[in-house]
Amino acid sequence: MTDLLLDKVSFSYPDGTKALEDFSLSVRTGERVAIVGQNGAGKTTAVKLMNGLLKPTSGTVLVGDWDTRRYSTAQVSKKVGYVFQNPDDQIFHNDVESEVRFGPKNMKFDVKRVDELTRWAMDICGIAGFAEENPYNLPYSERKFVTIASVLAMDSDIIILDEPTAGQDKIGLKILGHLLDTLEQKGKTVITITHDMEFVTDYFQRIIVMATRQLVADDQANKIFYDAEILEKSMLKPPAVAQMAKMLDFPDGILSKQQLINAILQQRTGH
Ligand SMILES: Nc1ncnc2c1ncn2[C@@H]1O[C@H](COP(=O)(O)OP(=O)(O)OP(=O)(O)O)[C@@H](O)[C@H]1O
Repeated sequence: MTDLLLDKVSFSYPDGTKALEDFSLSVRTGERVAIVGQNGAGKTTAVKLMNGLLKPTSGTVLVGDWDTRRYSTAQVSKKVGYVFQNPDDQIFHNDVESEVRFGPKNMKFDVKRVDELTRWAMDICGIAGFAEENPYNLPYSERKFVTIASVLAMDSDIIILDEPTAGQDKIGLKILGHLLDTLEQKGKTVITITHDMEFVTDYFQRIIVMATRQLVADDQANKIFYDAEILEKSMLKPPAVAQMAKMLDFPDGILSKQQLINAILQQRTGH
């Protein structure tokens, strides 16, 4: 069980850029959370603080009962796996299987567990067919799945995905959705940064909205995408279904196509 807590955290980069101000967030074990917000809002900085890549300038980050300031990045990253935004920052082996195998091997798991985790992670990410391929011969979307598999194979309690939806087609998004459901069944905590609001409404209940270094909202999608103040502050564009429901003057909260169809049918039949 590893809960996550950021308590009044501020962070400035060495060049003086303030990236996070008085940011607090608590995530319970097994939760699935999306972080959204405009470019430069501080999302990546927040998640790098969660896995110990960055240490707070002020405030506290707790991973379970570990204060990240007292532990090395290598130690924290065993509990909090982080998939980088850009896969090319993470890949350094010449074939996919070695890349995925490296993490669990480095964790000193026994050979059987390394084999099982490597196979499982490649299967669930849809890359088992490319095991011997050089990752750099694969397209961006599949390289991203190689990095996701590399982190999943380490079996950490908390998994952070930084923009996994970028460059993904419908099949890639389906694989990601299935992966989120499987991780939830395994009791893993998953925190996902994404700019894809349809993906957010399809797969997440709890949404963290960030803007200009701060938390703007921490609520359910059906509240956030109908709250004019939150949308204005964060410059978020609601998913198409919510925009349409708003234009048609339907009650707030509609997010899925089926809910929209039901509302249209109800209006036409009068009940
Ligand atoms: N290494 C760095 N040195 C200095 N400033 C940085 C560094 N990395 C990020 N920043 C700045 O910190 C602020 C927050 O950046 P961050 O990457 O956390 O935002 P983000 O919400 O993840 O944005 P995006 O959606 O574009 O990835 C921005 O002003 C950014 O320019």
